[in-house]
Amino acid sequence: MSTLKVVSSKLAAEIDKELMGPQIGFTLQQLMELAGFSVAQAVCRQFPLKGKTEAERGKHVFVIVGPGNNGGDGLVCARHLKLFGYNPIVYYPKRSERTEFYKQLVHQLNFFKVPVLSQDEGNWLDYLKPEKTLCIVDAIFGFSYKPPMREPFKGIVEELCKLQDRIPIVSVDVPTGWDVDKGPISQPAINPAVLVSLTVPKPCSTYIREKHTAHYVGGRFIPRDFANKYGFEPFGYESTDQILKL
Ligand SMILES: NC(=O)C1=CN([C@@H]2O[C@H](COP(=O)(O)OP(=O)(O)OC[C@H]3O[C@@H](n4cnc5c(N)ncnc54)[C@H](O)[C@@H]3O)[C@@H](O)[C@H]2O)[C@H](O)CC1
Ligand SMILES: [K+]
Repeated sequence: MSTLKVVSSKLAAEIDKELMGPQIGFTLQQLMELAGFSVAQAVCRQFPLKGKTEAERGKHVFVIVGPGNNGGDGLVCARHLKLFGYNPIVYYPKRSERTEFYKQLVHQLNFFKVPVLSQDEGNWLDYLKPEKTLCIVDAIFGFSYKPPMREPFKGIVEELCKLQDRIPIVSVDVPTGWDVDKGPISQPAINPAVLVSLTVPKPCSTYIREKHTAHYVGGRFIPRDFANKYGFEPFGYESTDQILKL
């Protein structure tokens, strides 16, 4: 296990609550925009298009979106990827009715002509072929996931596990299905090629295989004294970067 500074799922939820509480007053939309933007930047850093053939440049980034805020990060990420010249496709099997905001994120994707597939589009696996898929963005569950996993996500994750040796997975904040604090405690488990921890890594990130998984931190939205209050130092982001490779 590495000596990386991490915060538990409980503390991560407290950090979020305080950032969006009356004293600080961030809105969820603001934080999610920065979170999704960071994930898109990590995809660009890890899978640059520069110098690639037209066929490579046309490959899909397949973004799988869950029902909560981790999924919201995925919706935002897809929009930024399109702006960055990628070819994202979103699979959104269980749409959140929690807030109007999620519908707006989908409208924005329509505006950008990013396809958004629903659960009844049974052909989602057709988009997952090594010759046409650059990577998969796993924005299914983040720090509020509580096992055991329910359908349709259980079946989806099983399919992803079968594909992950051939198509790299980029996990947003927490590899879906991992216990946020204890890591990959059930099998089959996602073994991401890239993990983008948001704000600060969660304990499960210490279970990634360092040689296999590139680890980035993103979500650059807290000042030093706030980080110190929660027991960690701010990350040394360079210049205007929204991500830092750890
Ligand atoms: N400050 C930040 O770093 C920010 C992080 N963000 C992202 O938000 C997620 C946490 O979001 P939250 O809505 O609290 O939870 P999740 O998305 O992880 O999941 C909740 C969602 O999942 C359902 N669910 C839970 N367990 C199961 C299960 N076993 N089977 C099926 N479904 C399950 C639950 O019902 C909810 O619908 C964090 O990780 C970041 O990615 C924000 O963008 C804000 C800033
Ligand atoms: K995830």
